[in-house]
Amino acid sequence: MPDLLKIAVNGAAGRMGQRITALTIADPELELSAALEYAASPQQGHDAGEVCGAGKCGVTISSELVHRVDAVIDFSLPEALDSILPACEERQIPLVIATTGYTDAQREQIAAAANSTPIVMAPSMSMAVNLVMKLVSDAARVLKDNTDGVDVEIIERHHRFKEDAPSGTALHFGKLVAEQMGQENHIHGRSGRPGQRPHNEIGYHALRTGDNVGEHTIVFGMMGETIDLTVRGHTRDSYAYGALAAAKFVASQKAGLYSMNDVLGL
Ligand SMILES: NC(=O)c1ccc[n+]([C@@H]2O[C@H](COP(=O)([O-])OP(=O)(O)OC[C@H]3O[C@@H](n4cnc5c(N)ncnc54)[C@H](O)[C@@H]3O)[C@@H](O)[C@H]2O)c1
Ligand SMILES: O=C(O)C1=N[C@H](C(=O)O)CCC1
Repeated sequence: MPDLLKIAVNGAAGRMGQRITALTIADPELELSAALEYAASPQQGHDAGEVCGAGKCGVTISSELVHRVDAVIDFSLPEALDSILPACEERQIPLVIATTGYTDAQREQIAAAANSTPIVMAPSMSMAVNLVMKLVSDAARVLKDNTDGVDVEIIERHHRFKEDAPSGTALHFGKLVAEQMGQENHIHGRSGRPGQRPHNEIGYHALRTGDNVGEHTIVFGMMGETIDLTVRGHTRDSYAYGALAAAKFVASQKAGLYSMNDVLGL
């Protein structure tokens, strides 16, 4: 009987953290070993299973990663990086970073930490989203020499509670397109009188409505026809299952920075 992988969830009382906690408890290969929240959280000391609706599990929400675990899954907020990253780096604990909205400096901190511990980092843990990322990259490569030019716009829709915009996923879609097509300017919304649209830009548009768990459309607009590639989530579990797969992957890797392409074999 192989040992269960010990998992810590950072942001355990959040929308995603609750799903990760519940699915970790339900996974026969995993053991929930720690459920972490910020020290002043009103959820401190509460049973993590009860918080996520899975029933009492005997793991109470705490603020410090005390015990050795096989992997940490982080769905928190950018301000949590200063606590969780050193905690994993110092003890070489494998880490899955799903949080978005980081600054460039924070992303550099994460890359540096990956020199001493394995980290999977992705703005979306969804298999479908990561597959569409490959399709978008392929489409951009084919279309890059279109004679009349191709106008790429990225539309993302998320729930009203989302604090960052545009989504990390949208930004990554834009990065993939620009790597193939060379756009240098990333324009977030438009207003006033910006004039005719130059080819050398990608536009981003962030809708925040209701309880939408995440939808992205990448528009390739040409003279005479348009390609829309859309991927939409139905529940947060599309991200949660990917995160659990990432934890099982990262627990056995050597130090380095990995993506969901490595986890999913894409
Ligand atoms: N990569 C993906 O697949 C994916 C999918 C969904 C959401 N996300 C990202 O995950 C993050 C969380 O999303 P959410 O909807 O669950 O948000 P949320 O606000 O519901 O949850 C965030 C949780 O982190 C906690 N937190 C804040 N500071 C903390 C700290 N210092 N230490 C520990 N916990 C702390 C909050 O108390 C909260 O419970 C966002 O950045 C979001 O963009 C990523
Ligand atoms: O619910 C969120 O917040 C999500 N955030 C990620 C992003 O910013 O790309 C993934 C989609 C859901």
